[in-house]
Formats: sequence, structure tokens, C-alpha cells
Amino acid sequence: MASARINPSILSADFVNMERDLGRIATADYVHVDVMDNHFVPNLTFGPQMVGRVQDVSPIPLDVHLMIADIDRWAPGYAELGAFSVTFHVEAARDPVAVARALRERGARAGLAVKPGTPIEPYLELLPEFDQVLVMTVEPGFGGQSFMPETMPKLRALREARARLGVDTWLQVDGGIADDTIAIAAEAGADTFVAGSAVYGAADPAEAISRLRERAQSAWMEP
Ligand SMILES: O=C(CO)[C@@H](O)[C@H](O)COP(=O)(O)O
Ligand SMILES: [Fe+2]
Repeated sequence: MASARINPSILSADFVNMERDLGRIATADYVHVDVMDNHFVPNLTFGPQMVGRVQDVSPIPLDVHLMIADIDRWAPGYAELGAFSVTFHVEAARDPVAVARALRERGARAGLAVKPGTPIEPYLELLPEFDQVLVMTVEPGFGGQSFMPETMPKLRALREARARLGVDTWLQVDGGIADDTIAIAAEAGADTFVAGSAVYGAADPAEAISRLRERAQSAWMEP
């Protein structure tokens, strides 16, 4: 298997020292950018102007996580900013397949996210339309929450569907991923890991990134 992808979340960065904090995670795979609108989730971060500037100065490609309402209207604009991937919540989309196609047409990978309480079964047959599925392992809205192991059966179902359908959709987890939880998600099938507080809360973010990557990969190798 390829190496585990570690995507630090800049929700835990210092918003007024963003360029400096982007430099601190240059050894990661992608920078995870949490867009929140105070409607879909009870928190507010930034919109396209800020994401565009992050895109300009980031040493690594952008993995945008949209936690906003009216996705069908707003998601394509984030692909036009040059993001590597744009992931949106199925709970906020009227036509998830149409949104995914609009993202791919604009050159971004299309990601589908589900909240902890949203079942995955209705979307399994749609996997070929998506480059990534994000299983939220906390309620979206805030960093620093506790990992919810009860979401793991969704990863197992996705892994089985991916093999059956013969696609290479990445399986991402986001929320409470740290040294003590990453192996649980890796063992269940995740290959792409978002970590906010575990990376930016560490004295040495680069060291935290390589330790998380090693722990995920060790979990894959266990029988
Ligand atoms: O999307 C979100 C929260 O809604 C995340 O990306 C958080 O930023 C993850 O933070 P930690 O749980 O890793 O501290
Ligand atoms: Fe996120």
C-alpha cells in the first residue's frame, strides 16, 4: 500500500501567522482547509478570498473541506481557485453527483463528506463519482474534539465497496486523529488522515507528522 497521507488542518494554526504556520507543515501531504459558514456548522472560518491566498503561498496542495450550506452553488468556485481536492457534505447538497462532476470538470478531485450520524449505505454505489470520501470522526465545527470510534463501520463498508467496484477512492478521516487513535482508523480502512490539534499542538509539527504517518502504516501491516 502507498504511504499514509497526513493532512494537517489549519483550523488549529494561528490565523494571523498563516504563512509561517503553513511552512511548519511542509513535510505533510496536503494542507486541510476547513471552510465554515456559521450556518451548516456553528462556527465561522474563512471563504474564497482567504483560501485563494493560502493556495498562493502554501508549500503543499490544498485539501479543502467545505462545511457550508448551498453547496451546489458554492463548491465549484473552490475548484476554480486551484485546490487539489474539494470535499463537501452530502447533508448540504441537493445533487451530490452533479457537484462532483462540476468539481472534476474544473480540475479538482471530488470528495464526499458524511457527518457521524449520516449513514454511508445510500452512497456506496456512487463511489466511482468520487475521488475521496471523508468519514467525519467528530461532529463538524470545531477542532480538539474526541474521536468517535462508532464511525468505524462506515470505513469498513467503504473499503469493501471500493474493492467490489474496482475504484481507487481515497478514504479520509477527520476529527480527533492523534497518536492514540490513528491506528484505529487505519485498521478500519482509512488511508488519508486529517489532524489539527495533534500537529499544531505539538512542539515539533514535522515530527508529529512523521510519527502519525508511521503509526498509520504500522497499523496496516498488522495481521
Ligand atoms: O473539520 C474539522 C472540524 O469540523 C477538522 O478538520 C478539525 O480541524 C480537526 O481538528 P482536530 O480534531 O484534529 O483537532
Ligand atoms: Fe475538516
